[in-house]
Amino acid sequence: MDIFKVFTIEAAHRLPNVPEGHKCSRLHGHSFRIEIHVSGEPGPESGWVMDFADLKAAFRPLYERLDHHYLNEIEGLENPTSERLAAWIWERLRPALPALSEVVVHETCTSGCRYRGA
Ligand SMILES: Nc1nc2c(c(=O)[nH]1)N=C([C@H](O)[C@H](O)COP(=O)(O)OP(=O)(O)OP(=O)(O)O)CN2
Ligand SMILES: [Zn+2]
Repeated sequence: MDIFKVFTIEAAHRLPNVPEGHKCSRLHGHSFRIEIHVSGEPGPESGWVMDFADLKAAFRPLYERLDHHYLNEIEGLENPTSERLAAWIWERLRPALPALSEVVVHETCTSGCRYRGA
């Protein structure tokens, strides 16, 4: 079974490696919608895979590093595409959350990245 929690991160970025004149080379911001998914079987007594509150607590340190920040200034996010952000979150969250199964980054309402690890 797969459970998930959704977080919204307000952040600015620009893409430094796009061709000259590309709109995303300019500084702009998004309300990034981040889904953190965890897989497992519900416990026979608890009835849940894990407490959503524990999932929220595990993501909290990364949320604090990302929310209301300029992503390009964060180590490892110098080129903060949706793809890089999803992998960045995965690599840092997996040690604290071994059952992590998927990170989804919605950059806009219509664009994003789904990452299930390398
Ligand atoms: N593969 C990727 N392509 C693009 C990324 C990315 O992270 N990965 N990022 C951008 C920009 O940051 C941009 O903010 C989002 O692009 P886009 O979906 O084109 O934004 P729009 O809101 O203008 O999209 P429309 O649905 O066409 O209005 C660009 N590409
Ligand atoms: Zn953007």
